[in-house]
Amino acid sequence: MPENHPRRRAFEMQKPRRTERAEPGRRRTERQIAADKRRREERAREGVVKKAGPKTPEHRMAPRAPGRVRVTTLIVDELARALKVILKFDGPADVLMKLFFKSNPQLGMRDRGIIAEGIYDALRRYGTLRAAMRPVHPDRAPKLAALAVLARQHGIEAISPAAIGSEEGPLKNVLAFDASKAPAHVRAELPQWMFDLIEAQYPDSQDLYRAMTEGAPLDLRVNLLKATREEVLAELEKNGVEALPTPLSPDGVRLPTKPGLTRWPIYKDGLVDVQDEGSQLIARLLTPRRREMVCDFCAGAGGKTLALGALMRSTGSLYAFDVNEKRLAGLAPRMRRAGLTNVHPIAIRSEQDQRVRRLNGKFDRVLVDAPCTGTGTLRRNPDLKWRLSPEELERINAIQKSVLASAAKLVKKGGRLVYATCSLLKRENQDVVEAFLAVNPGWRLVPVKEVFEQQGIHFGSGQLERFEGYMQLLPHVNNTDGFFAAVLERDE
Ligand SMILES: C[S@@+](CC[C@H](N)C(=O)[O-])C[C@H]1O[C@@H](n2cnc3c(N)ncnc32)[C@H](O)[C@@H]1O
Repeated sequence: MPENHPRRRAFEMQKPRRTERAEPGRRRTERQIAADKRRREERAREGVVKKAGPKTPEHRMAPRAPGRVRVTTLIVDELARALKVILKFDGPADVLMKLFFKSNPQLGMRDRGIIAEGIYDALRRYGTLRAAMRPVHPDRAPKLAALAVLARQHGIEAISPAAIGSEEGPLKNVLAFDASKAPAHVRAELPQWMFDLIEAQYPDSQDLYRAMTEGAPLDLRVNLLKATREEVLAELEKNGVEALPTPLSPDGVRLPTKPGLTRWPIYKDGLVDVQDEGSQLIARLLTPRRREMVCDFCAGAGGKTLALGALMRSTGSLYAFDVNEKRLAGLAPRMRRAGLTNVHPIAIRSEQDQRVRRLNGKFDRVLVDAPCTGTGTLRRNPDLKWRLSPEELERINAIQKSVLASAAKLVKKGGRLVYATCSLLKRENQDVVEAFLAVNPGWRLVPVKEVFEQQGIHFGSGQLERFEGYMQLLPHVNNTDGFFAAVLERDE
């Protein structure tokens, strides 16, 4: 993002002027001084006794026991400041959150955790939040929204009365909102158009909506070039981190809490990478073998490339294409960390690029992890649902069809292609594959169940059968993101 990009300035513009020199070489802002003063006053008023905080990283972001959270004026004010920018939905929330916390170095770990959870909750349940908030002056709306979110999460009694101040009446009105009388798409916390598409597809939609408003676990993939799953589980246990093997992926580990993993040796030394179990299963569906020619057509920063490379035991050739040069640049350091030497990242101009066409008919396996709406990842990226539109779906859909057509030409006779998305929508999934098969009679659909069972991966009864040869993972069924995949084989 360029230095003068409006998003970069989103929080800086609201930064107060520097005034006083607190100690040599370290200036403090008016905001910091005021925040410290407020904190001291609140602590005194609320009788908070300063205790040593939890030391281990896994405890820092661990869910707090109900009734133990104290929501201070600082938390309310800072959450309001963040929501004022993020709820405009003119940029990805994760980027804006990063900028917000960067602009706020004085915030402690505990306050950051509460504010981050508040932002996620506001985004996940923005439908009912907006419906519950009566028209209010725009200057007051962010604070009222922040109070409502924090009260929904922790209870109104957890909030310092000083922080509520004159908003007590409006806050009680918001909390009294009866969501059961709201329209169905509001109750589902989705925009109407997306609700209509999902509703038409999933008979168990109510469970799906509920799961999409909850948090996601942290999944790791063990890099089999460097460690076994048992070794990683033992190392986590030794450090007091709760972890379990993922139910389906043979290389996965699931952590119910979110430790500061990137500082740990097992991460730094490339023994594990962060990857949803669903992504791990997509790499498994391609079943790349040693010494094969494999292509990851939409590699991005290489999450699935690394999984494929490890399955190939770093042999053969693994081409990683992407049109986004910057994203692809993230792959090189990850490859080094993972100890992979068989990956060739290539930035392409489009799916029609000359460098792609020169390789037609050369690959044993091709993965198309297509650009998509990301509707399967709403637990992690809840802002997406409010930022997407039917027009954007149309645009992405055209790219998906064109990328699949080009990528398929790379596959040699007898070779395989996996088309995957992290979308819940049939339009981006089954419809794209069926349109492809209709005009490419030399290709056939290989049932995913067959491919998984050959690798000893067994889904629960009916979980795959209901999608008739395809894979559609669902958060409420598999506790993964909502991934789709189809395995296609070229017969002639
Ligand atoms: C779902 S993301 C890929 C994520 C990645 N495979 C991973 O596991 O982290 C889709 C990627 O497709 C890329 N993309 C978009 N249009 C493309 C095209 N025409 N050809 C190749 N890649 C494209 C995007 O830049 C994006 O990185």
